[in-house]
Amino acid sequence: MALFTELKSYQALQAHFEQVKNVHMRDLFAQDADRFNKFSAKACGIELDYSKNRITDETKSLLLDLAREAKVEEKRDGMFNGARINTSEDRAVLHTALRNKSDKEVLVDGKDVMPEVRATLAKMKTFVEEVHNGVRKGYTGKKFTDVLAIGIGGSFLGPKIMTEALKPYKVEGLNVHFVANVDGAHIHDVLAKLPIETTLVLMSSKSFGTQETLKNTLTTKEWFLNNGGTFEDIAKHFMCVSSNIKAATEFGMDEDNIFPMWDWVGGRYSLWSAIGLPIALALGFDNFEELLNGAYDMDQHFLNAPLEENLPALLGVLGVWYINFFGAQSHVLLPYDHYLRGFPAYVQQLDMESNGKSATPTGDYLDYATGPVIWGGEGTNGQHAFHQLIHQGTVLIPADFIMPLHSQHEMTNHHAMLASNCFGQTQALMQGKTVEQVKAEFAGKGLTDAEIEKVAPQKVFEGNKPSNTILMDKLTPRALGQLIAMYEHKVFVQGIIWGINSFDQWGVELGKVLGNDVLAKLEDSSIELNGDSSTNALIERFRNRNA
Ligand SMILES: O=P(O)(O)OC[C@H]1O[C@H](O)[C@H](O)[C@@H](O)[C@@H]1O
Repeated sequence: MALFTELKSYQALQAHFEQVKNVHMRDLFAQDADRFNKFSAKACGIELDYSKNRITDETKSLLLDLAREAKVEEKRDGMFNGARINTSEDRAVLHTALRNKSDKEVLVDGKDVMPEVRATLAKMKTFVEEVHNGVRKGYTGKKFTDVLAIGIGGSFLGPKIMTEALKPYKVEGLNVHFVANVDGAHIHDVLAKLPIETTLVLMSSKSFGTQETLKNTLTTKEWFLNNGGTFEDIAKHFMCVSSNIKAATEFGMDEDNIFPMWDWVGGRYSLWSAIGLPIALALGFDNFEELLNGAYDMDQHFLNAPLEENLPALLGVLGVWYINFFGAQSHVLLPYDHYLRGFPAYVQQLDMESNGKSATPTGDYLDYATGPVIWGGEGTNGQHAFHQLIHQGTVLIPADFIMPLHSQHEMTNHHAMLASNCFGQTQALMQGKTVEQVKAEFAGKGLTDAEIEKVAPQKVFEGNKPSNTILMDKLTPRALGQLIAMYEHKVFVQGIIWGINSFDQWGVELGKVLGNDVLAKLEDSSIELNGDSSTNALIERFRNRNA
């Protein structure tokens, strides 16, 4: 397989880049009154304005050639149809089957996975309703008031961040709490405020082997047993979601209390599976279904829209343009919506765990950049903090501004103010401020020419900083489903162009293995320290911390 940089379209893009790299977007807008219409697209309920990017018609067409030459469309179809595209783990990648609302079968090794998917959704629905209407009760016969969701990585970020994002849809009377970190401070603080008799514990671990999750669950079990619960009561209070049913039952989980998932669902793509139970418990099953419906809308768009209007494809190739041609190393996500404040952290795992790769599935090392550092934060707060670097720093940081047109609350004028900041920032980043404009501002202020010369460059904004603006009518469960799926598919498009496997995560796995090795040495000082001098010394410090 040809590496990305060996593709014909890559070479054409490189030549084109040399011609357009210094073109200013101010001029592109001035030359073409139709630029917004030309470079915006709408699908499902999402509108993408990508006109504030450093592109011309030719750039767009060459970037889409690149996507076509890399076979994005064929590989997209392969993913949806159950091809084993996660080659290092020999797995299909089928998070899209979890929200498949059609009656089409989805085959893995000739077997349709849809009956199991539907059966699990039905089990989830019954469970959620039974918790909500009090059919399921705690060991003293009281209705559940709290859910403690324990999990980490993909078994935490999606459920937590989406529950937070959809707070206005929360059902009354049930509070969902999340614990991920193995730092005892977190579980300690959360358990301290939970009522034992009415707390349901939901452990989520695809592998059922993640240290943090197992430890937090054991601590919760101890808390339960030490404060009035008995072994017989555990089945009423402890549930889990896992693809490793054997390990879950060995751990003591009642088989009826295990919600299955499958090896063809990656952790960071799993909120659509039973891993999404905390969302369904917090918001009601109908809202969870709406989230799935939204993702299905975007799946259909991704599958059927021509690349020219295909939101994930457009976002994907624009990212490649900045990373591989302009040398951008990060990408900032700026949700102008308080409830979406966690979204950058969600996409951070999705993107960086998927595309942080340095070799192809056929064994070639890459000599080009892959996934960017994803970061960000809630607008407008960032404007008073880190936006400075985006405006005037020397590194290029492409940005996604995300903005619902309607707020969740009717607070006079707040929303117009929020929107004005969002749109105003994209404009400022694009236009910048020229030295002439800065000098004109000094006129009549009594400064000498020498003083002006010295200060002016510090007040100049080069502008020409790219951004996408992603609008939706309102942050409903359906719109959120569309938004998440759009980013999932963007990451997919980029992974295909770079020729990498976006669905394994061996780097993170290494951390898990080394963590367990060091833990054994911390807990047993008779184990010989055979590592490097730094790690040995750190372990010694910990072993002797009471000396
Ligand atoms: O769900 P689990 O098996 O406990 O895994 C939780 C997390 O563990 C790892 O760190 C993986 O890299 C993540 O993708 C995964 O979501």
